[in-house]
Order: sequence, then C-alpha cells, then structure tokens
Amino acid sequence: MIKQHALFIYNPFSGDMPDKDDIIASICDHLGNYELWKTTGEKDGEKIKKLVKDGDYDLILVGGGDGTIKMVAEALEGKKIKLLPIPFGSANGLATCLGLKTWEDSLESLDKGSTIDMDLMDVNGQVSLHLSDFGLNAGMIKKFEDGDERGMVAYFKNSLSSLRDIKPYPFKIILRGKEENVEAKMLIVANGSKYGTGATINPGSKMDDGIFEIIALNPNGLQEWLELTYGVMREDLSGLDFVRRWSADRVSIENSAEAPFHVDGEIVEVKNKVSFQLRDHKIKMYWHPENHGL
Ligand SMILES: Nc1ncnc2c1ncn2[C@@H]1O[C@H](COP(=O)(O)OP(=O)(O)OP(=O)(O)O)[C@@H](O)[C@H]1O
Repeated sequence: MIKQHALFIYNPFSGDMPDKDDIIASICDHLGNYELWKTTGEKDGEKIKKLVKDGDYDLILVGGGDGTIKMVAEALEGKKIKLLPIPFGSANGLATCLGLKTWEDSLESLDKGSTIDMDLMDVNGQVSLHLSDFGLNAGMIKKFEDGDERGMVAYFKNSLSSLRDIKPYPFKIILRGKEENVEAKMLIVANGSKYGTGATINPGSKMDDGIFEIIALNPNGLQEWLELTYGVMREDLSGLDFVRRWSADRVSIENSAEAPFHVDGEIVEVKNKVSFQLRDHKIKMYWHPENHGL
C-alpha cells in the first residue's frame, strides 16, 4: 500500500482497453490516501492546474496517452510532485520511453520508487514529452502497413506505396550559432529513445541528461531502407552514413518546404521555423529501468 497522498487522473476516452474500469479499481486498491478524477474533454488543463494548486499531493498518477500526460506535466511546473504515467493511451509514446509498457509496470515502478528528473522539451512554447519529427513519420508508416488511414495527410496516400520514391526535405538547422543545411526524409528532435510503437530511433539517449538529440535520416534506395530498419530493430544506428546526429539543449529548425510536423505523435500546424529548447523545470517521473526504456 502506497502512503503518499495521490491524485489519480484518468482519461476515460484514451486508448481502447475494454477492462479499464477493473484496472482502475486494481490500481486504487494499491493506493492508501488518494482522490480519483476523470478528465472531461473541456478545459481539462485549467481544471488540473486548480486541482494541483488546491490539493496537497505528493504523487499524481496519470492514466491516459501523451495528450493527458502533457496537460498534467504543464500543471506541475514549479512543483516537486512526482508523476506516474499509466499507459492507457493508444500509442503511449512517453510511457514506452520510460519502460512503462503496461499498468503493471507502472505499479512496479511505484513500489520500487524508481524516478528520474526528466527534462521537458519546449517546442515553440508547447511541451513535448518525448519526440517531435518532420517529414515521414514512423507512426504513419505503421498505420499505413496496418491499413489504417486515420490521420494521414493526402500526399502520403499517394506516395507511401513506394517508400523509396519519397523525396528528401531541405532543413536549415541552427545550432550553437552555426547554420547547417541538411536534406532529410525524416528529421527527429528527441529527448526520448523511441516511438510509441517501440521503434528505437534515438538509441542510448537519456531523458535526464540536460540535452536532446537531433537526428536526420536520409536513406536512399531499398538497401538503405533495409539497413535503417535493421538498425532500428537492433537499436544501433552507428555506421550508417545516411544518418546524422547532433546533441543540444536548444536548436532552431527552418522547414522551408513545409514538411509535415508532429509533436509526440500528433500532427501540428506546420511552421516555417520551429525552436526547441529544454525548460528550466524538470519533472520527477517514475520509470522502469529494467525495461531498458531510456
Ligand atoms: N471526458 C472526455 N470526453 C471526450 N474527450 C476527452 C475526455 N477527456 C479527455 N478527452 C480528450 O482526449 C484527448 C487526449 O487523449 P490522449 O492523448 O491522452 O490519449 P490517446 O489519444 O488515446 O493516446 P495516445 O496519445 O497514446 O495515442 C484530448 O483530445 C482530450 O480532449
């Protein structure tokens, strides 16, 4: 039984778990002193800020996907409250990076008390929890393979049938006062190591080291696409000359060709220039080190 004063926030609409109510009851059995609150879909960010301000919580459990966790993370700025993600979403990008693949992993992590002071990325003033990307998105490839066209922009429908034909986008990367012009089919800015699908695009990254990574991928032809796929599977992209990687705590990226842009797996309106930096506030986040999440 956990003694900390806990607030358990969950999103009744995230993901599609059939037995969510039973799982919530099992999690509540684990907590001693807690309040349960479900999101409403209306001004939840403001409501959560008020709950956090008025309550005297040591711990917030969040049952939802990245969208729900993001709202809570924003409400915790300047506070020392610990956050435990419970992967109730459909993709669960952040939870995957933290090694929290199931709600049981989350409870194990809570019992063990394993936390990190996680860096929080700021993308043009919005929070990004684990990664943003320009261009071809791994989640979209997966949806395409699954025959699910939800969320795909029109041009993907025409071009994805042949991955090899996709043209690179030009990007200008402004890093430590220097400009670098790069051509890439995918450009990823990541604090986390993987997509919610489990694909490791930023092997070896740490979420609490005060830096994030910028990764440009420009594979050409079937051979290089296969090499990339193999590298992602064995979590090692070293030695691939169509992969470039930089580390930074701030960067600006000019996206003059308006490559599609996603933050934590959600499509975001394309901006010609996007600024990334780490926020001053870190979040005390539970994780599961044995699952090699970071
Ligand atoms: N009670 C509610 N009714 C309708 N929509 C809700 C409600 N509560 C939250 N939402 C909506 O849920 C969305 C956030 O979902 P979230 O990202 O957590 O889950 P998901 O999309 O299933 O997961 P993932 O990001 O892992 O794919 C927001 O758009 C929010 O407005």
